[in-house]
Amino acid sequence: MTDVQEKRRDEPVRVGVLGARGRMGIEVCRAVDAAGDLDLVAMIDQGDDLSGAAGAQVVVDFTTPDVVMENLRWLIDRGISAVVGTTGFTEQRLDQVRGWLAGRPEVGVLIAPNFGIGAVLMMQFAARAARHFESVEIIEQHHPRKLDAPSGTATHTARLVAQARADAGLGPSPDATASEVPGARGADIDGVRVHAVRATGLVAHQEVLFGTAGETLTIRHDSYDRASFMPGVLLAVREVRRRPGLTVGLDPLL
Ligand SMILES: NC(=O)c1ccc[n+]([C@@H]2O[C@H](COP(=O)([O-])OP(=O)(O)OC[C@H]3O[C@@H](n4cnc5c(N)ncnc54)[C@H](O)[C@@H]3O)[C@@H](O)[C@H]2O)c1
Ligand SMILES: O=C(O)C1=N[C@H](C(=O)O)CCC1
Repeated sequence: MTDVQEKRRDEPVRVGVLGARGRMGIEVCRAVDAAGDLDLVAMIDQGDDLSGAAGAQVVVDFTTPDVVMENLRWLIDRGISAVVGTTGFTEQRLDQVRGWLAGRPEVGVLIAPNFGIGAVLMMQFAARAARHFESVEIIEQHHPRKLDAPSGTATHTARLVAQARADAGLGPSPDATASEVPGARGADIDGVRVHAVRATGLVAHQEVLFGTAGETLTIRHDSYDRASFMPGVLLAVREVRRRPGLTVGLDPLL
C-alpha cells in the first residue's frame, strides 16, 4: 500500500443520509455523527436537492418505497455506495439494481429489511426451523405510523421459510378455512400467512409461529427502540465499499 493509500484508509468515511428528518434518519444521523471514523457530510430529506449528497462516499437511505429506486439510480450513476433500509424490495427491484450495478462494478449496495442483529438471527433461526414443522404463520407488530404492510422483515422471513419448506418437500400449511371475512387469515406471501398488527406504543416486533403434532415453537424478536438498528447500520456503512455489487441482508457481514 502506498503512503497516499495508507493516509486515505485512515480518513473518516464521508457519509450522507437520505430521509434525514424521518424516524430512522434522525437516529442514523446521530449515530454517524457520534462515530469517530465516519463524517456526516449530507442530511437530505424530501424537497432538498439530492446533489447535496454528491460528496459522500456512502449514502444511507431510509426514505419510502416510492422514492428509493430513484435515489439508488442517482447514487449508483455517481459511483456512490449505498446502505438501504427502506422497504419494498421485490425480486424485480433487486434485479433492476443489479442491472445498474453492472455498469459500475466498483459500487457496493447493501439492502437489508432489518438492521437489528436480533432480527437477523430471528430470520436465520426461522429458516432453520422451517423444515421441521407442518404449520407456520408470521405475526408482525409495528407502530401505527408505518406506511407499508406487511413489513419488509415479515415478507423476507416468509420467503426464507417458504424456500426452506420447498427444499424439504413440504406442502402448504394445513388450513380447512372454507369461508372468511376478507383479511382474517392474513396475507399470503409465497404460501405463508402473514398478519400485520399496528398499535401505538409498539416499535418493531415479530413472531414466527411453528406447529406440528403436540408442540409449537415461537421465535420472537422485539425492537423497543430504533437504537437497536444502529450497530447494524454502522457495520454496513463501514463494510459496503469492500463489497462491490449487491448484498441483500446483513447476514454476510455478521
Ligand atoms: N431496515 C431496517 O432495519 C428498518 C428499520 C426501520 C425502518 N425501516 C424502513 O425505513 C423506511 C423509513 O422508515 P421511517 O420510520 O424512518 O419513516 P419516516 O416516514 O419517519 O421517514 C421517511 C423520511 O423520508 C423522507 N423522504 C421522502 N421522500 C424523500 C426523498 N425523495 N428524498 C429524501 N427524503 C425523503 C420523508 O420526508 C421522511 O422524513 C421505511 O420503509 C421503513 O419500513 C427499515
Ligand atoms: O418501523 C418500520 O417501518 C420498520 N420497518 C422495517 C420492516 O418493514 O421490516 C424493519 C422494522 C422497522
